[in-house]
Amino acid sequence: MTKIIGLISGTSVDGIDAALVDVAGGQTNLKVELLAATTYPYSEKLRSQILSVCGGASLSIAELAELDDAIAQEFAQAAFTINQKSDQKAEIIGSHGQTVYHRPPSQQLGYSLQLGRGEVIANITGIPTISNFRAADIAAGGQGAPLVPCVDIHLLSHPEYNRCIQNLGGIGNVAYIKSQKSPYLKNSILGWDTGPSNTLLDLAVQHLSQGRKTYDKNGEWAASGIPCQDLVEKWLKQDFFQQKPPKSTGRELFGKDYLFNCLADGENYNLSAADILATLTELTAASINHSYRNFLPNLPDQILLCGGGSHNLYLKERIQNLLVPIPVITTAEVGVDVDFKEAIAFAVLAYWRSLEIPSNLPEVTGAKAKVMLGEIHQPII
Ligand SMILES: Nc1ncnc2c1ncn2[C@@H]1O[C@H](COP(=O)(O)OP(=O)(O)OP(=O)(O)O)[C@@H](O)[C@H]1O
Ligand SMILES: CC(=O)N[C@H]1[C@@H]2OC[C@@H](O2)[C@@H](O)[C@@H]1O[C@H](C)C(=O)O
Repeated sequence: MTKIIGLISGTSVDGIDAALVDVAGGQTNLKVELLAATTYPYSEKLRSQILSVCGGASLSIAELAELDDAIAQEFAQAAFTINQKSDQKAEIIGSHGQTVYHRPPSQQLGYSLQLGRGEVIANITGIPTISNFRAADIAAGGQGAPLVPCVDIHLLSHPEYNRCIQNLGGIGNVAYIKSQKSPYLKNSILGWDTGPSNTLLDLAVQHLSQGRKTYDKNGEWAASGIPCQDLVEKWLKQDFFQQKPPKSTGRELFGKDYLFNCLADGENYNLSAADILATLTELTAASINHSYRNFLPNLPDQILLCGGGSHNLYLKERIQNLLVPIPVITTAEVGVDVDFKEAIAFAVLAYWRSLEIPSNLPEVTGAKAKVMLGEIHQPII
């Protein structure tokens, strides 16, 4: 058993998810036990700095260095605090860091920047830290994302059912996992980013409530509106949704500018605030439905939701409605925490890196080769 801390702050930029896990086995008999998990919210100041950088604000190199240090210190504090929850000290930290920029590959290689240097986390905590997980896949020509499907296959494959694991984070992504009974075929696992999930909803709620609300709790506001199907159809024609996998995206595409275009479209249809939220929620559900129907070899037998959006009951209902009769449940219902699956995954990725096991999935990211993910930083004792 190796005790590992997994850390990530995702595209919602709501705070650092930390998971303390025991990991054992190799790639065939992986065992993961969650010992403790907590979210450490960012201070309002740091969060708004990160969001403005994600939104394209310019920074001097000196300001970038300060932001990187501030994020690394928060990550180290999160690791230090969760480490207190166990008698034995964690042996490794796997830290995703905070994505502030993601450019998928096109004619050139991709580029993805996660702040929160692993070197700093290692030195503050005294624990070897593995970070910068996306760089090697990108250098091999891959998207560098999503990376979690390679862990999903170990945590969530089923003896009989083909499953889709649908993350509803700031951005949505899917992992399609064939049942354990299927022979090892090329299409055993697929995965890609499906589009926006909570980024647009959160931005819209903040805008429409004039800053009084940060998100639509349980989707109640959206549920009181009526989705405008004409707009959903129009938006789905956009390149990202039509593009075949491998594909990845981020706040660079589905951020404030995108939202303001949606709001302008909504005005042309005289949509109320509730109707706009219902329409944006429908875009998330419809983009998932469109992705499954167009890019999967077959529809799955089960859909398992995870990420913060899995708490949004209206979104869940809309996904179910579009994909009926496939049962839509959550990963929690099969024993994997919806809010900490990504943090758990970065602990597992760090474990594999420590064993020098390549862990990217070229069939998901489009990389030319299997590569080891992450850079190891030893603390100076
Ligand atoms: N009860 C709830 N009702 C509706 N939405 C919720 C609820 N709880 C959380 N959320 C949504 O989930 C978001 C956070 O999701 P999550 O933590 O999965 O994002 P993330 O990890 O930052 O994203 P990503 O997977 O893209 O990196 C919140 O910003 C909010 O929009
Ligand atoms: C560049 C980046 O941080 N991408 C995130 C983001 O959030 C969800 C989706 O877009 C996914 O591709 C990825 O995160 C998860 C952890 C992944 O790599 O699987």
